[in-house]
Amino acid sequence: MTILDKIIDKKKEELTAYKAGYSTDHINPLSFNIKKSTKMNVIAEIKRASPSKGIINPDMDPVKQAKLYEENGASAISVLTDESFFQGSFDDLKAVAEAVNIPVLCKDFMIDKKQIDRAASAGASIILLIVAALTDQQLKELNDHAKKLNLSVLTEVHNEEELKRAFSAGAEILGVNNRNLKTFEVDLKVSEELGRIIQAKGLPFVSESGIFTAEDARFAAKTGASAVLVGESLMKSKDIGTLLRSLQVPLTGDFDAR
Ligand SMILES: O=P(O)(O)OC[C@@H](O)[C@@H](O)c1c[nH]c2ccccc12
Repeated sequence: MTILDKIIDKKKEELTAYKAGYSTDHINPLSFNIKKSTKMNVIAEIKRASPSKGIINPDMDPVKQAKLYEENGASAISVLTDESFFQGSFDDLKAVAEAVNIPVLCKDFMIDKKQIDRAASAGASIILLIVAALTDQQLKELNDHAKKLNLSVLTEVHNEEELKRAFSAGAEILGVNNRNLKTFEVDLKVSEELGRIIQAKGLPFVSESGIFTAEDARFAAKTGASAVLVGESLMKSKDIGTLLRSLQVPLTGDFDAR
């Protein structure tokens, strides 16, 4: 059993405790646009712990961290909401979404529409759908549901087969996870390989995981990524502002095609 299987099993269990509906009547998501930019968009993540790295930064204050991210040019903020494996929460998401004026991504393992409603009602503008964790039917259903709520969807893939499934489900913004969620191995070349195929379709993508330095961001820029999703290095940094600004490297090329 892989860690991803374990996380999904736990999600199923947690879902049985979800109450009736989360109200999505008055949600008004901020628009998430990584298309037109001359510099690398950084989606800065709030993550206390992870199965691959263990404890990363248990004492951080999510609101303080989020404001620092916003002040230093983050394009969006990703908040881990999974409790069992990442020590996150929907309270974190809500507090962050109330404190900043940039889009917030609910980073969780979505397998049911109810989770998307909960993310929306907590103030998320973007949700993540992990292709490796979903059937084709789930992927399509959850994608359509998020669109109905005006949420942006970041569709995460790690290999070519998953990418094809993402295209079939109507994905518009791809996230290429450089980390294999089954083995935890990280390799930025995954973005290079899949980036080629995604760009040929004229779609934008986010290079996710394993970005620590400006040099890594420049590598991501070369692969065609218009954004990087950065967690650990920002969570552990002693000078978050300087690191975050240094990751916003110039993007060259045909921006409209991204
Ligand atoms: O901490 P890193 O290596 O900078 O990675 C951030 C982000 O990509 C990672 O947290 C992530 C990407 N996809 C996920 C899916 C679930 C949980 C976490 C993730």
